Amino acid sequence: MTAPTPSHVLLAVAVDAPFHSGIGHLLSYTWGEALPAGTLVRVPLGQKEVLGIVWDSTPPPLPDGDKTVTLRPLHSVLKGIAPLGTHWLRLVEFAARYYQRSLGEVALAALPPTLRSLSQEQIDRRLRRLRAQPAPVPPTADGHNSPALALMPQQQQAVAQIVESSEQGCFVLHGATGSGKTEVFMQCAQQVLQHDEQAQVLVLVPEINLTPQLQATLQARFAPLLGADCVASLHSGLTPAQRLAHWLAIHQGRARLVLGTRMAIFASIPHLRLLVVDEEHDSSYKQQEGARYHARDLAVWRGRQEEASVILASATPSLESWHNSRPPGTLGPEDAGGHYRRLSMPVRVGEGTLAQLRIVDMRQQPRNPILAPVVVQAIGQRLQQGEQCMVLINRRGYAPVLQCQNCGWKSDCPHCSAHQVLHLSDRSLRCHHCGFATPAPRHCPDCHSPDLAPIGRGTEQVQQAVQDELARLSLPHGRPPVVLRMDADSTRHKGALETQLARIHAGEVDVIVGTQMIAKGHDFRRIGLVAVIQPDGALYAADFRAPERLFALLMQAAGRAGRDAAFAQEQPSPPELWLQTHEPEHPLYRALHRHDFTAFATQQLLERQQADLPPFCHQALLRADARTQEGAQTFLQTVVQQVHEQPLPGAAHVTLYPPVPLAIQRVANVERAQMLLESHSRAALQQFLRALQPLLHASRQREHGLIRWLVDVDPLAI
Ligand SMILES: Nc1ncnc2c1ncn2[C@@H]1O[C@H](COP(=O)(O)OP(=O)(O)OP(=O)(O)O)[C@@H](O)[C@H]1O
Ligand SMILES: [Zn+2]
Repeated sequence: MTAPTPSHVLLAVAVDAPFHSGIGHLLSYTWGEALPAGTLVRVPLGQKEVLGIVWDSTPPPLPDGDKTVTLRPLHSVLKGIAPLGTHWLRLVEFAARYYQRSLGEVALAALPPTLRSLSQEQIDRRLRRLRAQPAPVPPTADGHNSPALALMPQQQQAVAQIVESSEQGCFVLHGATGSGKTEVFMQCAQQVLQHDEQAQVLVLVPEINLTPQLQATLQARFAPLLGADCVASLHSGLTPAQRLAHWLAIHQGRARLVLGTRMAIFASIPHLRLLVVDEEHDSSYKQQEGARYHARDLAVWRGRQEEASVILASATPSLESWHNSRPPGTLGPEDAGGHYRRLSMPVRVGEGTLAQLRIVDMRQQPRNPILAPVVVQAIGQRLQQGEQCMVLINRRGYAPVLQCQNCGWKSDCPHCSAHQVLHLSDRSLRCHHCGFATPAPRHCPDCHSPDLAPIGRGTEQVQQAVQDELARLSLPHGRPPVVLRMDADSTRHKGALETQLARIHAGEVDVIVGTQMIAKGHDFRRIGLVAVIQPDGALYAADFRAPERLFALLMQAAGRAGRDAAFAQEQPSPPELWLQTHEPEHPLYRALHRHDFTAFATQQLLERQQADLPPFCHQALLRADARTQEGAQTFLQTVVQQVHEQPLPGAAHVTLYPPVPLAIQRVANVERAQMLLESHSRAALQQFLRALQPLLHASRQREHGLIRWLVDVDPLAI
């Protein structure tokens, strides 16, 4: 090893490399001068030159033992981009440690991908372009001016508690659908931004399709106050160039409001003062590959670290957040309560009524129709009154499976333990797990019978049924009823979603048929009725979170109806949620009937406590993917064996359950198995998982047919 010459400074640099490469943490390089932590650099790595981040300006310990290591100098320092801040570095360290990934991997994934490949010249050009952006528009010049609304008393109280409270904290904003939660967090943001001219606010939304709407709302509210370029968004729908430009504007502090999906939690926001997680219960906040982080949980951590307040907004908060915001004494006289604060807004804006639940007992319906005749009739009546309707079915495609009526052949995906879904829009069979697509056959591939029948229902079929049922209706607007389908297929193309939303808002659409996508967060103004087809599946699901998700989905769906109180009051009947169910007496539906989230949550939490499930214990999954199911399970078994032989730190407090196949066992020819780890102590579980890493890396080499393993901390689906 060559010792650094006196003029050479030793630097620890993070580069993108996984754990098992052995270099996933920090690499040592030399340089002629000290560089502040957070500086972006290019470093040689093997034959390549890669992007890195100076993590530590104090020399790291030299890799000992390996005398052959020769320290290389950095290649260059990226100019024009300020070093990433200490808070950001700590956030990444925490996330990498907590979710059991390498530091470099998490850190580099948080940067815009194009930064890796751009030359200094190209970066300079981008920076110049950014500086040349239009100057802030003066308030009066902006046509889309939407000043703050006069708050209702419950909103006023919520804003006051969040903004004026002497201590920063985490607030669970529990407001009925349409109670004006958006207005609350916008006014909190406004106060924060106007009080401190550097302050920045982060707003997270669960899905990319909610960003355009909120972006327009934020823009209309804040551009007149803070300038035309005050809102920047970060999500996967941006082009690489846009993503870099937005990231830079945020990093430079020019963008005062950051709107994004889960990935935005890793944005470099130097003056972060407030974080909002809208629809905080939504499972899209959990990343499902790579570092499996939960953006809401990181938001809470980030808020605490940066002494910024955090608002978790939802009509149906996650049971974790509900539990964390419980009042003292909830779990008994000794219970000090949760460390979040709960704020309630039970009333809808304009005192509008929440949708009334109408149960259709499908056991009484002959021939199991797609839409029960009462529902068809109710929809027809709404349309005649000039209202819109929504039909929710949580499955896309025409039918989940195609079957031969002669020999029983089914459209199984050859690569997965799942069926290929029939899509009539392009007459294809498509696997929703691996994407494998084939033209839909006209004859059975096995027995050549032409008697192929779709089994079950999806959005395409429901759209067709609604269209057929309503075709003869004559409506006040004089044109035939328009039935729009909205799902991942219909919104695939860029701009399709915006067009569809605009058509709904303009009243060009009478019925919207769609998946959960249509239930979430949209501020539709003229919907009088929401019908839900086949909600029951979740009642029988093995996943203990299924009822929580179903309740949230149905509350959200119901919440799309009757949002304009004045309009709804003019209608002859109140807003309604129709449920076509085989379980009309189910307690979940009864709680829904009363709009009683609190009762539902209390009951669920009691059950979780008795069964010792989260949030009363902490979980992690260890998953193995292999060529064969046996290979995957053997790998996990070996891990268990080794843990028994050499007890790891924390092991005494961690329960290991036997390895089992995943619910969908095979995807894209990969067999998957998992093992659940559980502990009452988060710290013990963390300690154990960390100690497990080297063992997993070592086992990897020994097992045949193992493709990968991964750790999922606080998994959402088990
Ligand atoms: N104080 C107010 N005065 C008048 N209108 C308001 C007020 N606050 C909110 N609104 C309007 O009420 C509607 C519903 O508000 P918002 O979309 O914020 O509800 P929400 O609580 O986020 O609902 P959801 O959970 O269903 O998304 C919006 O159109 C909003 O502009
Ligand atoms: Zn498949």
